[in-house]
Amino acid sequence: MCTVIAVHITHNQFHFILSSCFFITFPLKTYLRSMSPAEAKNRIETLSSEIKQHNYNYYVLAMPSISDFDFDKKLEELVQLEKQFPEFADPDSPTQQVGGFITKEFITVKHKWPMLSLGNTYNEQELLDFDQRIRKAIGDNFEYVCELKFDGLSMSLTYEQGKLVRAVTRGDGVQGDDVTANVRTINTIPKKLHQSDFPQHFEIRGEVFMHLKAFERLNNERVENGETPYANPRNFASGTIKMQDSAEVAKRPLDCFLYFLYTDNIIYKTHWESLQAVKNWGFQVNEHSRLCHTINDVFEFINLWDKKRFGLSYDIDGIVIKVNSYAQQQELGFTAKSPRWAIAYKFKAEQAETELLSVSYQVGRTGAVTPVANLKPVFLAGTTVKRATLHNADEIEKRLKLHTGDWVYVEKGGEIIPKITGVNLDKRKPGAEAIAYITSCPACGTLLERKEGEAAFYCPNDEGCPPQIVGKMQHFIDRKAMNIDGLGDETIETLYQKGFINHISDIYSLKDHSGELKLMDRFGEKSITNMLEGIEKSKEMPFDKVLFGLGIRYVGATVAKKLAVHFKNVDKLAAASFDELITAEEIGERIAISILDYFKDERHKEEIEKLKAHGLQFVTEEKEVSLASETLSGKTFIISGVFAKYSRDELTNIIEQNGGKIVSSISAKLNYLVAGDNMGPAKLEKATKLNIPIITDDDLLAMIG
Ligand SMILES: NC(=O)c1ccc[n+]([C@@H]2O[C@H](COP(=O)([O-])OP(=O)(O)OC[C@H]3O[C@@H](n4cnc5c(N)ncnc54)[C@H](O)[C@@H]3O)[C@@H](O)[C@H]2O)c1
Ligand SMILES: [Zn+2]
Repeated sequence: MCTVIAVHITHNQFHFILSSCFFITFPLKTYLRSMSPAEAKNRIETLSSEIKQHNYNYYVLAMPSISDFDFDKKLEELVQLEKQFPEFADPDSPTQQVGGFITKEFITVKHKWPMLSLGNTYNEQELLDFDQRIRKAIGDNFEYVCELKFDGLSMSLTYEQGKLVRAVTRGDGVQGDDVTANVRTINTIPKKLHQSDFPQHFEIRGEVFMHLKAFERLNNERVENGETPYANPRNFASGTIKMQDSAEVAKRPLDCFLYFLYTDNIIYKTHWESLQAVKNWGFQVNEHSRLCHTINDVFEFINLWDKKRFGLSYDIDGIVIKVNSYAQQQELGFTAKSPRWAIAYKFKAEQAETELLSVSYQVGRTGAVTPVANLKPVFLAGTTVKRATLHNADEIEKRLKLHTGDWVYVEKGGEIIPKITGVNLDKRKPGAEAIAYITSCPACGTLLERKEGEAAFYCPNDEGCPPQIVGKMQHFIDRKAMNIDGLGDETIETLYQKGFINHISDIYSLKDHSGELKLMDRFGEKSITNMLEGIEKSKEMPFDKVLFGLGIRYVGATVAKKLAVHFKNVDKLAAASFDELITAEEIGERIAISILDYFKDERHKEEIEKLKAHGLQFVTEEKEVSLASETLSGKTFIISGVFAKYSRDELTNIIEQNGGKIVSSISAKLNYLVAGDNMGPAKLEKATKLNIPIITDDDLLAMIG
């Protein structure tokens, strides 16, 4: 279990550390013994203020500057020091309080039962010590429940007469933020319970989180729209829950597993029993929890999930071990900060150490320039890693302070592309130079610009910079924009290289070159015909799709739709003042400025005139309900879960555009349940019982052809 595996690859002498449980307990104790009281007092003060700052970075800014492991090491050091020198322990110490905060933006609600943290450990010995402490207190006759430790944010839900009345964050443990409106958008949290054996008043607590696939899709959209991406799904989920606009929250699929039941009178004897009960009431309880009879069973569970966790559709950061019996829980009690009857065994993020070979830069369609670290290949969490994201200039110059030839630590978080968490300064080469972010575009040489308040640098040469030109055309033909059949990203790239297309409007002149196109390698006559047909057909796409396809910064698919409805045609939109723009629904200052900038550019206006001449739609059709087909006419659908390729809004659109109808609850009359990852168990059970066909998003697309 607690092994540190160093693998030596002889030809290049990498070594890297695989997996968990390497802690500092013993060296820490020796170090503490040798400390004078004055030194201890000093150290306690320094640690307390550092930890408070890290708590703020983590809980309020959602931007931690050190790893959880390093944070926990500091906290553990403080715990030990306060034990050894109780005369210096402050009642305000971060060891005595839950680390979170409440905010001013939401109504503050006091918790009926405090929302505590969990003691944690990264090693086997400390878990054995925990087991011994329990045995000493309550004897040998007890069980543990082992659960996955979901990496999200905890939430307390209050139900009265079976209705969800309040959802509150953990906050500082005593009081939290009332985020009910936002939590109501989470599909797997029941708003109303259907069965009758639940108490009239109860609280249920669990973890709100985001699935990895949804995280990647939404984060990619953020990058495309020029927004700062979130570092991991946990930050994305906690940033989302704290938003003021519930309509925006609804667009970001969150999910929730429940794991604690609180009632005024004890109705079940054990935690395990209550988990089974709340499942029947309609709550989503994680299927992987296990009842364990011995600490060895617990270790077996930990070992299993240390490996299997990479196959889950969401992040976990450890295993939570809870004493099962409520009576025994009561006997064991609490510390100021956490229950004595539970502990979290945390997995150390898999980390590897390798050499930085170079930093390269990618230019996206909006001109945003993203740096990427090229690494000496190293094996990490099942794959060979060669590259890591660096996000932006601040990451290179301020946070990591990267130098040429540095040895860096790489970690895999929620993203497929790993990130660099730190630099091994012991290995920095003498004379190594600090790496400076480039000042001009790697593709076209134009001087880069950074807008105030933004992290990314941009290449402003949008009409002359090859990756931007290609990226814009690829965006235009994308499924979510003009959805041009027979034309893909690679073809765009080739046609650009061969000089056929430079602007979106050139795509519509390709038909004049069909003879030349047919002579090109790789293009058969059939594929050229298909492509040209696809291009012609796209002229029927509605105005909002065209507008989205133009690729105006911050004008995503939803914003384009709102603009199309509000302004009705492109001329009105182009002539709109700042004040007129911000009166449109969901259009804020940032979007308004971006639209004004776009239409200020004469080249953009010329391009729009050319597209108009080709016959594209620049006016919103009054008859909003023109259907793409009648294929689904008379059929009813429910969409549930998380999908890799589409948001639920997009699937709703597809169904409605083809004559289908979305209904709100499952009944015997329902025709189809479109299910993604992690749909609510209650829905699944009901649909199965009623024999309702459960289909995937691909099945749905196949139905409409
Ligand atoms: N890197 C930093 O700067 C920094 C700063 C502050 C905190 N942190 C990290 O956050 C941790 C402290 O956060 P915390 O107080 O939320 O503790 P925690 O995350 O270690 O454990 C408690 C939390 O686990 C969650 N949880 C997930 N699955 C659960 C389950 N099945 N049963 C019960 N609870 C479950 C709950 O939200 C609960 O509040 C630290 O251990 C540290 O790793 C890091
Ligand atoms: Zn450029």
